[in-house]
Amino acid sequence: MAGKDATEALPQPFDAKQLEPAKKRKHSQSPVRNSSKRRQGESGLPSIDELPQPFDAKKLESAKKHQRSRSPSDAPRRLKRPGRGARFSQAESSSIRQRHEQRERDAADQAATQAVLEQRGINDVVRQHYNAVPERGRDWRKTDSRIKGLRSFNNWVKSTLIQKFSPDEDHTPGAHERGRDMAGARDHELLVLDIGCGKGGDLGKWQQAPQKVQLYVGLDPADVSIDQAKERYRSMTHRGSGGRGGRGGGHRGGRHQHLFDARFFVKDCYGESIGDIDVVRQVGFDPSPMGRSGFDIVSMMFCMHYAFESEAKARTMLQNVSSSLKKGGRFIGCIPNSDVIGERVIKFNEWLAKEKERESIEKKDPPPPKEEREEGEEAEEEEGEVEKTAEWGNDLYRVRFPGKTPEDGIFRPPFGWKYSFFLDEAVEEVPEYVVPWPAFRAIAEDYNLELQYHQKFDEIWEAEKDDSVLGPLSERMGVRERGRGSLLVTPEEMEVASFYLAFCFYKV
Ligand SMILES: C[S@@+](CC[C@H](N)C(=O)[O-])C[C@H]1O[C@@H](n2cnc3c(N)ncnc32)[C@H](O)[C@@H]1O
Repeated sequence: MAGKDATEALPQPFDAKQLEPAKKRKHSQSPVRNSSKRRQGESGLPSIDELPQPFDAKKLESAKKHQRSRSPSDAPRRLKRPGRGARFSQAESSSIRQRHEQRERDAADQAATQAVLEQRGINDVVRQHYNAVPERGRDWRKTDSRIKGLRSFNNWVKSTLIQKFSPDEDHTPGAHERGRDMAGARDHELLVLDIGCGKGGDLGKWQQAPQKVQLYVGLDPADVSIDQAKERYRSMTHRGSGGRGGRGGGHRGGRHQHLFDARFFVKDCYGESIGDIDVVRQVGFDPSPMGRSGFDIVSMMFCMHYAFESEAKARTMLQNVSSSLKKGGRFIGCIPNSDVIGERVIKFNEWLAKEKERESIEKKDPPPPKEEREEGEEAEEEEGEVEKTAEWGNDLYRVRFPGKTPEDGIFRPPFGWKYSFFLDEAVEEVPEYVVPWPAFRAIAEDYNLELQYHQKFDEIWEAEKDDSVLGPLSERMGVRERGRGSLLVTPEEMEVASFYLAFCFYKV
């Protein structure tokens, strides 16, 4: 059920026929690849039997055998110990046996689950984490959250990306309201693919995009999040306009009353092709650089860093992005800034080198006997025995590397640099991966994605805060007080925000 397209019955269905001209063009250009993967179905995570490579069916089979070997028929033998059975009535014995069997079945189930989880690894850790993050509602996020300033700021940055880069180059502001542009042609409506859409937190932002959205497709491996996204979309359809009532015009292009069609699917977009999702294929999924059909926008907000676990995943992710985009389409997103991480790592390694130097001097010149030492000295010596690794943060966030980090802050090879990231209220110690920016940019070029925009979050604020549209938007979104008042983001929150950068690539 989690992956089932439950929005099918909703109004204004996306009509693939509307894309007919694009599809016709596409026919001459190898429209569908990966047809062998279609078997898996588009509606959700693969079933256990369908799992791809990393899953080891043998391990599950042995777990199942383990379960079978402890079948109910084996259990009674153990209860026939002389003397003991005699103390229980037949009913009691049967109840004990049933409890015993149940415990064994539970243990076997647990073993089987564990075997599957080990095989599926990081995907599941991330998926389970996001599934477990509670949806506390908009009021809580706006008033009670300890990081409400950060939430507002991050949302404003995402809106800024959408406002700046989602419209076509030849889009005429306000054309969607008139239905035609200056030349009298019907205004093109956007097709948006949101990879790692989570709980659908950006649906409202897309509703306020300067150019009208026709279709929004949201993909995420976290089934609970996808259900919540569907629910959020459903509640937008009930509100009618899809806006939040109080949202005034004033964004580039004015206010929309029409709500786009939306589809949601449970999908791992880094481990497998998304070309088996019908609607993705209908819009256009073409790995060739000549592909003219496809989405106008692929958005990946705060989620791409999970793909940098391995080169294979990063390339699958980029292949999915590039194949989904039409020529001239935009790929927008937010990721942790590898420059920030690199600088912190350099500082840490410098500190560590000094510590080691100090320790080696102390070894040559041994410290005074224990009884002559101060309390702190002893504790320091004990701590020194544990291998120290790079770690930093403040009251709200913490980044921790489990192992060695490069002394020069340059992550080579550019994949698999795992760290854990803790953010108050939002993410608890989730494993993430460094996205070394120069490497990412270079690999993106292999997929015909050309860099257009790359800016740190704090710089985005400086550059856009006085913009005639984005400035007032920041006030409505609670980033700053009304009337160009003071910033409502605390310095600690700004430090967390400065961990990120935003980007836009064009498919060429
Ligand atoms: C920090 S959340 C961001 C959610 C949303 N984009 C937003 O900005 O609110 C990261 C999201 O990445 C998703 N994610 C992790 N691995 C993924 C994968 N292999 N494919 C697609 N999405 C993934 C997670 O499930 C999670 O919803």
